[in-house]
Parts: sequence; C-alpha cells; structure tokens
Amino acid sequence: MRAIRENGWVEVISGSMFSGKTEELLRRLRRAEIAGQEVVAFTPAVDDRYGQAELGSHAGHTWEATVVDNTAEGVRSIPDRADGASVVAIDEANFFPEELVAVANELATAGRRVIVSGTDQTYRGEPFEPLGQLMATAEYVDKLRAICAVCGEPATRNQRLVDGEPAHVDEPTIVVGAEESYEARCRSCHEVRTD
Ligand SMILES: Nc1ncnc2c1ncn2[C@@H]1O[C@H](COP(=O)(O)OP(=O)(O)O)[C@@H](O)[C@H]1O
Ligand SMILES: Cc1cn([C@H]2C[C@H](O)[C@@H](COP(=O)(O)O)O2)c(=O)[nH]c1=O
Ligand SMILES: [Zn+2]
Repeated sequence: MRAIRENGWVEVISGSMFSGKTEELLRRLRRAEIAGQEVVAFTPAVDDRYGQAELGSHAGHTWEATVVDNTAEGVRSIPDRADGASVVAIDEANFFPEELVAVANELATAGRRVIVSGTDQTYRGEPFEPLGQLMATAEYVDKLRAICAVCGEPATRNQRLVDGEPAHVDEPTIVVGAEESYEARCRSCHEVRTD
C-alpha cells in the first residue's frame, strides 16, 4: 500500500500582457480564501504601477501583497516571509531573477501550493526568464491570450511602443509600464525595430 503524502505543487499563469493573468491569479486567491486556506502574496519592488503593497490588475482589482526586492536575496527571503501560509502567490515573476525557480520548487516540495504569474515573452518576442524554467518545472501551466490591439486576433506577444513607434531591439529588457507603452499583439502584428 502507498503512503499518503501531503504534496505541494507549482501552478504557472503566463501569457502576454493584458491577457488576464492577474485577474486569474486574484480569482484563485479569492477561492483559496473562501476555502479557509491561509494565503500570502508577493510582488516585486520594481513594479510600482499599482502602488507598493498590492497586486493589481489592468481592470483595477487588487490584493494585499508583500513587496520583495527583485534580487536573489529578495527571492530567497520568500520562504521565511511566507510563514505558515499553505498558498503562496508570486505576481510579476518576469521581474525576479532565476533564483525564483528553486524557491518556488522548494516551497512546493515543502507542501505548499505555489501560484506564479508573469509574462513569458520580452518585447523582442524572446523567452522572458524565469518564466520559461518555471513553466518547464511546474505541475500546471495556463498560457492566456489577450486580444491583438491591431487586428483583434488572439494575442501572444508584447508590443513595446516608444512615441507610438515599435521599440528598437537594443532597448533595455526591463521597462515597467502598461497601456502607455505596451500593447498586446498577435505574431503577425508584432514589430521590433532593427535599423
Ligand atoms: N488587448 C486586450 N486584450 C484583453 N484584455 C485587455 C486588453 N487591453 C486591456 N484589457 C483589460 O485587461 C484585463 C486583464 O488585466 P490583467 O489581469 O491585469 O492582465 P495581465 O496580468 O495579463 O496583464 C482584461 O480583463 C481587460 O479588461
Ligand atoms: C514585454 C515586457 C514587459 N515588461 C514589463 C511591463 C510591465 O510592467 C510588466 C508586465 O506586466 P503585466 O502584468 O503582464 O501586464 O513587465 C518589461 O519590463 N519588459 C518587457 O520586455
Ligand atoms: Zn494582430
């Protein structure tokens, strides 16, 4: 006979910007709370779009969160700060370093339900780590699509715009922003300047 084990696991919610990742994360957290589970949420210090200590969606919904430095040290502080919570949520994972992969898996191995959300592609259309590694090692992955701002087809890509024009390939990878500097686009409509 097999022993009963209290397994934890990692769930990843990914996809383009505006695809509903944060709305989906908040939905899962609301349900966990209704089930009487202790929930803790973390957000990186770099993402100040919605104020400091909350997760926020483009539609304006929020959830109280602990702000963590987006450094290896900050990520390593998550298990201690998660205390006894059985559900650990991490939003905007694309701003965290690769140490997040080990920490998420460590928490799951210790029996926690870990829900990680973040966009999986840079504005260049490349993998946005650590999402690639998280998606590969997670038990559950949901990749959401937004609506392409140009043609209305399902959007999987992140269009960065500078003064209304496609951003150049040599720009920094990390630029915090929302509607003022990004659009969701499909593969055909996505553009990166190379001149
Ligand atoms: N191009 C778009 N496609 C779909 N939803 C959009 C788009 N632009 C704005 N939205 C809004 O964004 C909301 C999703 O916000 P959010 O959960 O914060 O997305 P994400 O976390 O994936 O960036 C949608 O419910 C909708 O109200
Ligand atoms: C594509 C891309 C995005 N970012 C930033 C822009 C936003 O602040 C977040 C994504 O937020 P969302 O909740 O998924 O809407 O990431 C970036 O810094 N670099 C990029 O290439
Ligand atoms: Zn399109």
